Amino acid sequence: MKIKNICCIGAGYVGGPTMAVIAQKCPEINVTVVDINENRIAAWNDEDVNNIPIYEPGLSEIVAEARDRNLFFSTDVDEAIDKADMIFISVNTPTKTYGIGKGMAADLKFIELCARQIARVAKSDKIVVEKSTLPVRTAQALKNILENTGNGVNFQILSNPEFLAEGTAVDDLLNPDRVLIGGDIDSTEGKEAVSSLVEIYANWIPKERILTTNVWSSELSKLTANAFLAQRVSSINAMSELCEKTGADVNEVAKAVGMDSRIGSKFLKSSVGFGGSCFQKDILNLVYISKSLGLNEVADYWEQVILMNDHQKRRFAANIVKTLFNTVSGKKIGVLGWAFKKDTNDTRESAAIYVTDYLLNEQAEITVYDPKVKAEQVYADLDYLNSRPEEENRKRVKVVNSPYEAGDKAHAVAVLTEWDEFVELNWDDIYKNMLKPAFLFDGRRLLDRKEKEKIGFEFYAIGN
Ligand SMILES: NC(=O)C1=CN([C@@H]2O[C@H](COP(=O)(O)OP(=O)(O)OC[C@H]3O[C@@H](n4cnc5c(N)ncnc54)[C@H](O)[C@@H]3O)[C@@H](O)[C@H]2O)C=CC1
Ligand SMILES: O=C(O)[C@H]1O[C@H](OP(=O)(O)OP(=O)(O)OC[C@H]2O[C@@H](n3ccc(=O)[nH]c3=O)[C@H](O)[C@@H]2O)[C@H](O)[C@@H](O)[C@@H]1O
Repeated sequence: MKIKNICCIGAGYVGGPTMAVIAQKCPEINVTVVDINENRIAAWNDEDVNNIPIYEPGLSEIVAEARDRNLFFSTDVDEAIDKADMIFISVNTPTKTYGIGKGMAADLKFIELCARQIARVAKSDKIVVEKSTLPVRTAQALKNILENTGNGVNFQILSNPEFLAEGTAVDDLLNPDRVLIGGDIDSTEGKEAVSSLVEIYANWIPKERILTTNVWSSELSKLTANAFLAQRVSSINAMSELCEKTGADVNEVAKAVGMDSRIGSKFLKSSVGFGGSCFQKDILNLVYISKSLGLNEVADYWEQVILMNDHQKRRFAANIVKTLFNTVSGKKIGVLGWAFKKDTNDTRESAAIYVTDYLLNEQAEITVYDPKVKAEQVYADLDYLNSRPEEENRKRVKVVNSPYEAGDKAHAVAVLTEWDEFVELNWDDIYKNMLKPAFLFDGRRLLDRKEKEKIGFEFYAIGN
């Protein structure tokens, strides 16, 4: 079946960029991205394409090309569902904050609402594609909801997890290592549905990189990929602590280990801890699923990846306190970087939030600079932790527009996101305006130790 109209429910970090690229590469398909968040849709439709709600290198150019040609953003979810032959579900699947599975399981209420809405609105056959990251066997639940509507509509359910990373979303979408499509490959209808999605991607991706599997393998592969990636970061971070105690340098160790082609060099960069909306949530979900199936050893194995990450954030913050003569009370500390990695304005689960919270508990005064994150976001992230009254966060955390202001009269500066511009700063000037001794903590292995020590900094870097 040739797809003419696509609807994507959820105009977030995945729905927006993914659909923009499909629209760009398939001008004959109409793509409508819908969301219940009116502000988000208004921003996607903003006349000035630089104001779209998600910052990703190269994205605004693609949106500018396709928007209002065959790419549309709307809040009219029913209409878009009704028109579509294929519906992507790309809504958020956060960790549950209540009830059974609280703090572990994925909250599937948004997914279920989408399924019920599709069931209610659909008058013609549809292919429903799981784009969100979901627990293995979610497709079964979707099928039950969709097939019990009794209005004679046929649904095929596919799993097509997304592997893009933020900051490189456009590149990842244009040139993915693989695209994964899971479907009911034992039935003719299932095979047809799979091949109609394969044909869309084949417009720009070589067919040998489009992998088809059964639905359960596809769902589980997504959780597995994130667990493996996060595990590599926790593994190298565990070694970073050992390096600090023994005179080894974690960068040298990572290079030596990564040159073994069986291990590979990517994703071995030690840091203040991984953040982002997915690693923690997806591993917790994996732990929950394993426990639910009675697989306690499997659950414990993966949980350790999270425990190590929590430890890394905490020990970085604790080291600041210890180094500043065991107290940061009333001391100004400049935080450079709030996003969970460079080239994104996303701050979800960013290590900076937790390090700052720790330092605030030690009564520090914090000044934050991030080139892409707005002040309201910084406060919202801290308020969300509920560690202190909201007014206190506003009183003790200042968000500034320049890295130099963050360092001005500070006792210490901590680099928490690896923004390129931090390498190029005039560190002599920052040093001059700081209190002495001037402490510099590099949570990203971004800065050159020798250079900084020559300027006069007391320098601390993860794993060195
Ligand atoms: N952020 C990332 O880099 C990646 C995320 N994922 C997965 O993709 C999914 C979406 O993630 P993000 O795009 O980051 O989330 P997001 O929170 O940025 O976007 C989700 C959007 O869905 C909307 N929404 C929720 N319920 C709705 C409903 N019933 N009707 C219409 N709109 C609704 C929300 O308003 C929100 O704008 C998650 O399952 C995530 O695990 C997968 C790969 C990468
Ligand atoms: O499911 C998802 O949401 C996505 O999660 C990650 O993408 P993302 O979180 O956007 O960014 P990553 O580049 O993976 O970085 C995650 C965190 O790990 C940290 N990291 C990464 C790599 C590394 O070597 N060291 C390290 O500390 C980053 O700084 C960041 O805080 C995966 O890389 C994507 O494949 C996946 O689609």
